[in-house]
Amino acid sequence: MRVTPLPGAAVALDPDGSRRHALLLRFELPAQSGGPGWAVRLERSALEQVWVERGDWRSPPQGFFEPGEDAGVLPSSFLFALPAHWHGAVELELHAVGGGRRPLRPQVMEQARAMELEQYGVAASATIYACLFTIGLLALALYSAARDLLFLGLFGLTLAALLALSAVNGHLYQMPGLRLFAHWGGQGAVALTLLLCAACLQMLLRFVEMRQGRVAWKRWVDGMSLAVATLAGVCLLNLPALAQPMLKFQVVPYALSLLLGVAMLVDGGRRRIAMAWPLATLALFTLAGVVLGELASRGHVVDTLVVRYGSQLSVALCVAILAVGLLGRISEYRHQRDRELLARADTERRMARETARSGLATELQSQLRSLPPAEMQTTAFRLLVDRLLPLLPVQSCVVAVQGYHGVDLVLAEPSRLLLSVHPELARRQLALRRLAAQGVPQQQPVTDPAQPAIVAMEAVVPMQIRAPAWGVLLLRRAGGDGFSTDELSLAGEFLQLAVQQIDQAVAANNLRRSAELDALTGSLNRRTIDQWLARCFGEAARDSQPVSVLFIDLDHFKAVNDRHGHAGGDFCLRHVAVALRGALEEGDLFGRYGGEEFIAILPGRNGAAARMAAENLRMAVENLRPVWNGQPLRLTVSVGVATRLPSEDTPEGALARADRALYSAKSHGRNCVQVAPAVFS
Ligand SMILES: Nc1nc2c(ncn2[C@@H]2O[C@H](COP(=O)(O)OP(=O)(O)OP(=O)(O)O)[C@@H](O)[C@H]2O)c(=O)[nH]1
Repeated sequence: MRVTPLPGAAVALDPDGSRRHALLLRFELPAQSGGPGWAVRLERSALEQVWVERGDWRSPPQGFFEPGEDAGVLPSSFLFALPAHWHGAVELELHAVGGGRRPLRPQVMEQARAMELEQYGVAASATIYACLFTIGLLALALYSAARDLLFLGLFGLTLAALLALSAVNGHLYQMPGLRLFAHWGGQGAVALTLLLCAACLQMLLRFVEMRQGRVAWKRWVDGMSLAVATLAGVCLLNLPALAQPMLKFQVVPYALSLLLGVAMLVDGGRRRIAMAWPLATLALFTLAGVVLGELASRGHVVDTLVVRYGSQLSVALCVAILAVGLLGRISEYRHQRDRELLARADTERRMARETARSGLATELQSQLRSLPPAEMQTTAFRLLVDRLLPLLPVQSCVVAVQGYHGVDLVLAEPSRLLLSVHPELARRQLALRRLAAQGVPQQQPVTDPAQPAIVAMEAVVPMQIRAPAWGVLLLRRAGGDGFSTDELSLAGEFLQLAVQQIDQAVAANNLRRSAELDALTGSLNRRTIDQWLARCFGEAARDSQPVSVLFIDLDHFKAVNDRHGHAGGDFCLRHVAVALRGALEEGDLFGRYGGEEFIAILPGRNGAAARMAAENLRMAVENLRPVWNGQPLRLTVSVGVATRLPSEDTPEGALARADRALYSAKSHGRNCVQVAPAVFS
């Protein structure tokens, strides 16, 4: 059957929307009624009201901005079902109020076909809206997860796209709450579309800026966005005088925005921004849709349904691809976060390392200072192991040192390994010595003859000490992974610190000792003896204990000097000092008081015991037969003894009495002992 729209049926309506139009439609229905139902279909455009009538019969009116309840969900056309009994030639008046850009192209078709077309429209609209809605939700979720304003921008873009497209399709006014947009009529839809253009431009700008910082297009894009947004604001003023030019020229800002967007994306694509090329292609499709829509409005025959939904679909796809492109941000965030986490872990590791290092340095300084040299190394290396192992987890750790400041030492952690370590070290001594001499940390696999695989990795960290002394730190870790360079340098650093502190402590100890000792005889010097005297007398007074002082003076020493020279005299002084020190008991103190005079302090011994000790000293010298220049020498000493009185807590009195006792011994013929009475008369 042929349906012929009569000439004049395609009419462009006045865009100001104030005029009412009446058109006469003539068409031929089948001669017999009772067949399929027929309907007049009119593509949905911004008409205030439209209806058809014939004689007494009049269809319910429909409107773009106030869709009636029978308009259905997401309608794509104005549909007027014709009465079933109509047949043959029909003349029908089409009445329309309001404006629109496109000419009206009423069609008469079977109701089933009209419904089919309607369903296509519903499906297309629903797909586009669902796509945008999903992307909007995704953008919100991404924003709440990443707190990146770009995702909030994407949400704003999807919202703008939803509003603009649903306004253009006339679905916006079906929704409660959004009906107020009807107040702006056709200009409202134009304003929303312009805002969508501005949002798109800004979003695309952020998208291409993502990798390359500020782009050359920024000034243009910002200018265009501002102009388009201003135009949208003007539309919202709803000035009747602007309605016609707005509707007529709206294509210009759309096309310019799209062209700018395409240019920006082509530039982005050349700079290898992901998704820029697909986006540019889709933007071109949308541009083509705008151009075809414009052609349709100028009366050219175009499949408006395909153009409308095609361009809307490409807008939705643009937003979707933009979202995919922006998802790249998430991986960038992850990388950035990973980098930050790594940097933080590195800083924390460095801080822990620095704290342990300075803790070790402080502990070494404070502990080694007060230790005798023999204990210094054990303490220092024990501290080193205690501080190092929390930072450097290992299966076992051994410190082996030979000849370092005259000390041989082996330390093991866990200490139960010590027994097995000793024979192993003896077996590997040569190899370890060679590794230590190379001065660089090395690691080597440890194998077990019973197993084919590597049992552990052993790091050998040498000590920087002077040959022939040598020392190594042996670290063993289960498995074949071994130690990182960082770990080896940490171990080397700690080891170096311990060695440095031991060297310093030993040097300080030597210095201290040399300040305390007499250079010629190696006995305590006068200054040190004075300090010990004060301390011993103070302690003895506090504990009510006896303490005796012995002055020992070489007899006729001037004659020795005269006969054998000063060097011979010094030789004798050294030998006498050794003999006297050897004749004293442990706990006694011995020093050179000056010239050829020595002193002994005997804590805990009173007059009788002190006399006996003095006799021992005298005999020790008497029995001494030093040989100088081939001549055996005979030396004797006189000794004066004095014991602390119960009332005394300082040594002055006892020293004076001992001195007088010595004088007495000299005057009694020398080579004898004199004990001071409590009070000399
Ligand atoms: N070689 C040497 N002689 C010293 C040293 N200090 C002191 N003398 C000497 O010791 C001698 C002490 O002589 P005197 O005080 O007269 O006493 P003496 O000859 O030992 O006689 P008596 O003490 O009365 O038995 C002096 O000749 C000093 O030069 C020293 O460090 N080395």
